Amino acid sequence: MKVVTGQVMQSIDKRAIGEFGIPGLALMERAGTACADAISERFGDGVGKKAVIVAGKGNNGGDGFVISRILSQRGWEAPVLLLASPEAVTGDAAANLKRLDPGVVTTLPHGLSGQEHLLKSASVVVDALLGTGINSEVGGIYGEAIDIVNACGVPVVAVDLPSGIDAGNGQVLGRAVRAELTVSFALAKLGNVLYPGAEFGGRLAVADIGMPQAVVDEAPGCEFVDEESARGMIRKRSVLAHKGSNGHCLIIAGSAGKTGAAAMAAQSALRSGAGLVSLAIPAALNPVLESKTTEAMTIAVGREDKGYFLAGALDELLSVAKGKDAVALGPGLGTAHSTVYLVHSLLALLEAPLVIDADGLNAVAAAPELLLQRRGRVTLLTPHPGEMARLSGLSIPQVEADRIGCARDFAARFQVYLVLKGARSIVAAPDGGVSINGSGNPGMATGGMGDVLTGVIAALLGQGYHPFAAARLGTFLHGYAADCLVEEMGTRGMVATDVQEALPRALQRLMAAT
Ligand SMILES: NC(=O)C1=CN([C@@H]2O[C@H](COP(=O)(O)OP(=O)(O)OC[C@H]3O[C@@H](n4cnc5c(N)ncnc54)[C@H](O)[C@@H]3O)[C@@H](O)[C@H]2O)[C@H](O)CC1
Ligand SMILES: [K+]
Repeated sequence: MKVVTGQVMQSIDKRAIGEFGIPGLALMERAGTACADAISERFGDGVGKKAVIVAGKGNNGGDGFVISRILSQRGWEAPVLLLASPEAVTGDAAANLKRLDPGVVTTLPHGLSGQEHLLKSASVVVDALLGTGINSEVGGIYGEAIDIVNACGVPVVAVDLPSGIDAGNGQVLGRAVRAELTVSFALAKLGNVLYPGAEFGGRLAVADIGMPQAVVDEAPGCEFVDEESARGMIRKRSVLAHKGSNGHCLIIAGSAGKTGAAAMAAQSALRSGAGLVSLAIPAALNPVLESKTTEAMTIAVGREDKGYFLAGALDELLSVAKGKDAVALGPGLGTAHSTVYLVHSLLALLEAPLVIDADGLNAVAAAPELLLQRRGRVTLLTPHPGEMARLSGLSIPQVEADRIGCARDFAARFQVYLVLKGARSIVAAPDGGVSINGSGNPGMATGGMGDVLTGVIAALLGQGYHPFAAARLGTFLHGYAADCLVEEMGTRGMVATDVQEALPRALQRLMAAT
């Protein structure tokens, strides 16, 4: 599913009207009709049904007037509370206001206060205050109206976006309406899918309002990876597949106290379809990992008296990396100086597609310019916001305030693929392509989940997936496996090995879903 900013949506609107001659009124009619249909479907039609429409002076309010007219035709009582004087309403919205029976509209230029009883008596409140035209923090009578709507205790359906959400980034501009359902038009906006906006909006429906396909296709936007798009990325396996054709991954991981990270990355690669997995670990940890893993082959590297990798392990690691289809570097490596030095050397010399995570990223953060030495070879980083902050020199709040921009800039500057983890992980490609991941849940906020993701992505790279597909499908599958688990165990107490073991079933379910 494609997702755009509010500004891009407004330029789509302009092109549809200006170049394709579609009247704005027709678009507004379809938008309002789509909302009315969604309301009818959710709440049913008929006598005794009441929708209170809280409308602003812009076109979002205009959609609200259409909703009132259509629901009235279906037997609803559909009063409009207009938070502006009628003279302030212009254009298509004014034309639709005129089509309403004057008795339906209450003009409230001084605010919604005093209307609480009417809201409480409704089956549904329709939020048509602000949409993509929001341009500042919400205060004054609109702010007060949002508080009153949120306090009324009645289900809310938001028109296009919950009022108060920035269409471009999902941030709350002061305060925002909490809706059960949002009906967005033509394309979803970033504010509909990025948190916190996605949570404020509830369930999302995107209505076709007849925008010309060419205009929609040509508009710049991001991809939102949902079940359908993830399924489209899965490649068929040949019936002739054998372990050699499904990719041999090398995982370079582990230090004393962090053997679990190494084991999970290796096992998750196997659970994601890798043909073979070799796990290179500091020699002292070999007995532990020999018993922790079964299918993965451990390679004890370096001296047996150290529980971490030394810089001197370089040649041995390069020799085991020869011929591997993908390498993962980082889970549980630790931050010893000698290990950091080793990571820096490996960056320049490893040939295979390389996934870097965790302590591997912390080592890269000390000298990110070394990434440029990988010239032309595939590099894929999977930072969480803290690691992204260290890599980019920004603070965590700066990263969180512009997750897309941050991921996109770093990927382009250092010519890497990058997964910025968190609720709605962002996947960025070196050519500027950006995807937003649609799977995952708060149960994943626990140690080791990143090690699992590293294994999944390494396995997909090893199977020959394009790096952008490996990052997008791997991130989706990881979150999707956790989503499948939520149904049986909830979000508290789910651990990384649960997700690791759920991967094959999740892939199976994804392929079967229609
Ligand atoms: N995208 C489509 O295909 C269609 C969208 N439609 C609807 O139109 C709105 C966008 O309408 P627009 O008039 O541009 O903006 P808004 O209605 O969101 O509001 C703008 C209005 O509000 C003022 N304003 C902005 N910020 C604030 C604030 N913080 N506090 C108070 N007032 C504010 C601003 O000055 C404007 O006057 C889109 O979301 C859809 O719902 C069409 O129906 C056609 C199809
Ligand atoms: K709205």
